[in-house]
Amino acid sequence: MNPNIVVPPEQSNMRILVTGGAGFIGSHLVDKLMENEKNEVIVVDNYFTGSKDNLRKWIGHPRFELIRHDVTEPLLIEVDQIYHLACPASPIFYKYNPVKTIKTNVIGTLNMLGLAKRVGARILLTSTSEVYGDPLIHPQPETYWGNVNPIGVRSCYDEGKRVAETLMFDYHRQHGIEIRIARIFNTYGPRMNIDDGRVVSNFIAQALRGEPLTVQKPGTQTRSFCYVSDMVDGLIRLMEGENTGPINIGNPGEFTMLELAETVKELINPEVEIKTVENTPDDPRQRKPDIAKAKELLGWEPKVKLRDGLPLMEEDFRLRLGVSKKK
Ligand SMILES: NC(=O)c1ccc[n+]([C@@H]2O[C@H](COP(=O)([O-])OP(=O)(O)OC[C@H]3O[C@@H](n4cnc5c(N)ncnc54)[C@H](O)[C@@H]3O)[C@@H](O)[C@H]2O)c1
Ligand SMILES: O=c1ccn([C@@H]2O[C@H](COP(=O)(O)OP(=O)(O)O[C@H]3OC[C@@H](O)[C@H](O)[C@H]3O)[C@@H](O)[C@H]2O)c(=O)[nH]1
Repeated sequence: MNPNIVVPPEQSNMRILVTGGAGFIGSHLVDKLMENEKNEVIVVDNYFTGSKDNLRKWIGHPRFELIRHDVTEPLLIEVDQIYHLACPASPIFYKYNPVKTIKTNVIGTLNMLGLAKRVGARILLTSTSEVYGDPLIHPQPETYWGNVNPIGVRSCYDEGKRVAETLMFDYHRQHGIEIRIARIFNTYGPRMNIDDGRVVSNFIAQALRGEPLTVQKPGTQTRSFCYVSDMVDGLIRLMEGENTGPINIGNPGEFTMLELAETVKELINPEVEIKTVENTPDDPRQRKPDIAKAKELLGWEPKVKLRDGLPLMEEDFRLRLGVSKKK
């Protein structure tokens, strides 16, 4: 840019890096950020679980850039904000290559913090409710230290995210980096991978394909489900606010897996069977966010109820699976 041209601050663009932006939550976040004409958005992604298809409407846009990059390798790019979402979220995928998952969480977050330090960027980490492990305190407040197995099959993710949070706070205390930490609870919505193995995507795909809904034992375990548009709103409020977090972002509406299956059956395919199948080790028995901090510090709370969010996801899956609605 010509050094003689002074761009008034109110016109200067905000350069925003979204790692993992080709993924489920990331691509919805990009959609929202791009609505603001002052934002330039750069996505880096290795397409392990994400897809360029999720961003096709932005490719070629003058304020958007997509770079194939694995965050376990250093990255140098001039940005003002970093939304660090790069990490496989589905348990099936994060267990597929556990060493890579923990590298992504530890080395990937180290690389992004190094970048934030170098360019003076504010950085937000999408941590997870899994940092609470199999919680003994219910619902989970941010002050709860958790109950996590350090050597289990989920530890690459659960402990990986805990170390990522540790690194965020160490860079904050040692180098004064501006950090934001979101503890995201189960999130669902359009663009979830149809076969990524997560419960909401599984049940909807099974209902549409006429296959039995696979409730993993005991079926009484609970989760709380946040619709993706509420999640994106919460992440942006956290980034734009003045609080480091960690802050729980999730919907306190808690359901057993059996209740979820019955709801999907009722709303999408009343003929479909429900069957109980084996579960995997260390599956948390209960999970529900205490969102008092999000309400108080971000002025945020979820708006979309599960019974309103599921039909929106059904519509997306029908389109992608080519299954029309029965008259
Ligand atoms: N969806 C949820 O319920 C949920 C809950 C808690 C936390 N989170 C967190 O939110 C973030 C986004 O989750 P999501 O549901 O969109 O998952 P996702 O798997 O759809 O998205 C993750 C994205 O990161 C990319 N990625 C993975 N490893 C990478 C690497 N080493 N380098 C570059 N890119 C990489 C993937 O290709 C994908 O595009 C993740 O950090 C996840 O841990 C999600
Ligand atoms: O087909 C299925 C899949 C899953 N389940 C059950 O549904 C519950 C939720 O399982 P999911 O795989 O959807 O997700 P999890 O709750 O294990 O992890 C999820 O929340 C925490 C995030 O960090 C993870 O990224 C997200 O995937 C588990 O109890 C699981 O056993 C079923 O009953 N049937």
